[in-house]
Amino acid sequence: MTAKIFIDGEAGTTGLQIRARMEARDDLDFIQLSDEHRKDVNARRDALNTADVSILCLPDAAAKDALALIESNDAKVIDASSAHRIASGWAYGFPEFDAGQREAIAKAARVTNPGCYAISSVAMLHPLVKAGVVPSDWPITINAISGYTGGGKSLISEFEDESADNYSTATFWAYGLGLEHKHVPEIEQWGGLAHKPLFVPSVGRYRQGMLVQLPLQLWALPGTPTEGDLVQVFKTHYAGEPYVEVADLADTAAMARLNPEDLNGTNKMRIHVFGHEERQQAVVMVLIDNLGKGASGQAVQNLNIMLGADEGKGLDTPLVY
Ligand SMILES: NC(=O)C1=CN([C@@H]2O[C@H](COP(=O)(O)OP(=O)(O)OC[C@H]3O[C@@H](n4cnc5c(N)ncnc54)[C@H](OP(=O)(O)O)[C@@H]3O)[C@@H](O)[C@H]2O)C=CC1
Ligand SMILES: CC(=O)N[C@@H](CCC(=O)OP(=O)(O)O)C(=O)O
Repeated sequence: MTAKIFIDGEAGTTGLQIRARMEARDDLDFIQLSDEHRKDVNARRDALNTADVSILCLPDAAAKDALALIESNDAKVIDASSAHRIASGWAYGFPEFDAGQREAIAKAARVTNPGCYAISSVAMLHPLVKAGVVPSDWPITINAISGYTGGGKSLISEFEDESADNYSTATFWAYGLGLEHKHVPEIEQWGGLAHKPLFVPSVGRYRQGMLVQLPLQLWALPGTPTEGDLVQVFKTHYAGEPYVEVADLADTAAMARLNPEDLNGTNKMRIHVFGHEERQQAVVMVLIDNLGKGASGQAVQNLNIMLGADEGKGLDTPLVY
């Protein structure tokens, strides 16, 4: 039996990539609205109430409006927006988060796809806090850089469309400078933190791929863990996970550079622990494609889990973009 899928916001950055990842599948039927009707409330209501699974690739307000159009609480929804990341009644769509998360996603009618910076931050923080290596009330700082597709169509036009009012020739900027980025509550909750982390993202003049960094003064942490201890915590936590790779310490130590574009087109995440042994300092770094494990790849993985399909369907060949 084929499942009926409706991607609300299919013409956007995340929606297009979700569709591209599922193009060749014969176990799915797509409900598609013409360009003329893709924002028509009645057409969307029909589609949202006919689909077996709706994937919302919309701005937050429009995602909330879409939910209000859905009549049954049992209708399956994956929301890629940040509207429900810490809402009760929603399963957090990060299957590798912990034991039991995959099952929670499989059973849920409502799944919130994580934010790209947030999934990377949570992937570092949750195992360390759970293992007691980092106390939950530790003062946490996270710095990150993203490609400009992370900001959707409007940021893409800012970097690419010379005729756009907001066209910019900048090569890089830091933002979220009021320390109020919308991912902070999501990182705090799913990272298991007792206090809000300091989070400063940045964006560069390249399309996609991100690096998220968690600096840790190991000498100040209880028990003075080593870089190797951190790697071991991650290796144990993510053992057997095909989409989360924990780099060996020796391989990481041999690296002079880390390129945020290395995993582009994939649904993969890679965790590195860089450090200075003598000074007892480390920086944990996560590398993902913001449109892959940070958005569309993760949405397809969640869809597969919700449908009981092979989890890797549409994910094991890198997307050519
Ligand atoms: N880009 C990324 O890396 C990530 C994005 N996300 C989240 O995913 C969601 C989508 O982001 P992204 O794809 O980047 O955004 P885009 O701006 O690229 O796409 C959003 C799409 O939604 C459409 N849309 C807006 N309002 C409505 C409406 N009322 N009814 C129907 N369609 C509507 C837009 O139409 P139009 O084409 O006319 O503008 C556009 O096609 C956002 O909530 C974002 O925060 C999450 C993780 C990462
Ligand atoms: C470069 C850039 O602008 N990135 C986006 C984050 C994109 C993302 O993670 O999506 P959600 O907004 O759905 O969480 C931002 O900082 O708002």
